[in-house]
Amino acid sequence: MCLLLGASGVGKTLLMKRLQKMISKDAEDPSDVPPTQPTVGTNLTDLTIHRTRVTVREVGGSMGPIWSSYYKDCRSVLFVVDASNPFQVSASCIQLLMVLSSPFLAAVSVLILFNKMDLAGSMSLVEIKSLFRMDDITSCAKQPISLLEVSAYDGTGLQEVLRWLQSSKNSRT
Ligand SMILES: Nc1nc2c(ncn2[C@@H]2O[C@H](COP(=O)(O)OP(=O)(O)OP(=O)(O)O)[C@@H](O)[C@H]2O)c(=O)[nH]1
Ligand SMILES: [Mg+2]
Repeated sequence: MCLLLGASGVGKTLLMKRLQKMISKDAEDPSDVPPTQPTVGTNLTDLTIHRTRVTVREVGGSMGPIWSSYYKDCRSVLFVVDASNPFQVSASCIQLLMVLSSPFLAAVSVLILFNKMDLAGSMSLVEIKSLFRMDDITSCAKQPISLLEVSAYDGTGLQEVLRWLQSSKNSRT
């Protein structure tokens, strides 16, 4: 099980819809952006990526105070940040530190996604890394942490997300 976490509105549901479309046989028109609603509770998605089956559980951002009740049985974490919203950086940083410090998640692999890179005002990877003090976070964390710039809107970086999900850590054995 992979947990998909991040503040409300960062783009978790759109990301899952895009990934599902990418691995289905349907040809997709990238300009066709599926509508989303704020997730109340959690949202389970099964992805079969080249015969590797991965279940992703999105936990709505509004569920932040009880995210930890979903940490058990989790093998990996996708943590999404809205790169177009500098006002959310400190809240996201605190949430990320809480995730990384949980004993239940000490052995998981973590992929941090800087989403909404398609928006003109989005922060660059260098800016966000500096605001998050990402080098300090990655050097202190017990978990292996990877970073990616993505857009659930136009599909940038989503093939790499699929590759990461397909890695053996996430697959059902
Ligand atoms: N421009 C742009 N908009 C995006 C992107 N990803 C998501 N959005 C938009 O952001 C809004 C919120 O997206 P959701 O996927 O519902 O956000 P969420 O993280 O699931 O939010 P909660 O379920 O409340 O936790 C929607 O209007 C999306 O279309 C992106 O990469 N670029
Ligand atoms: Mg959602």
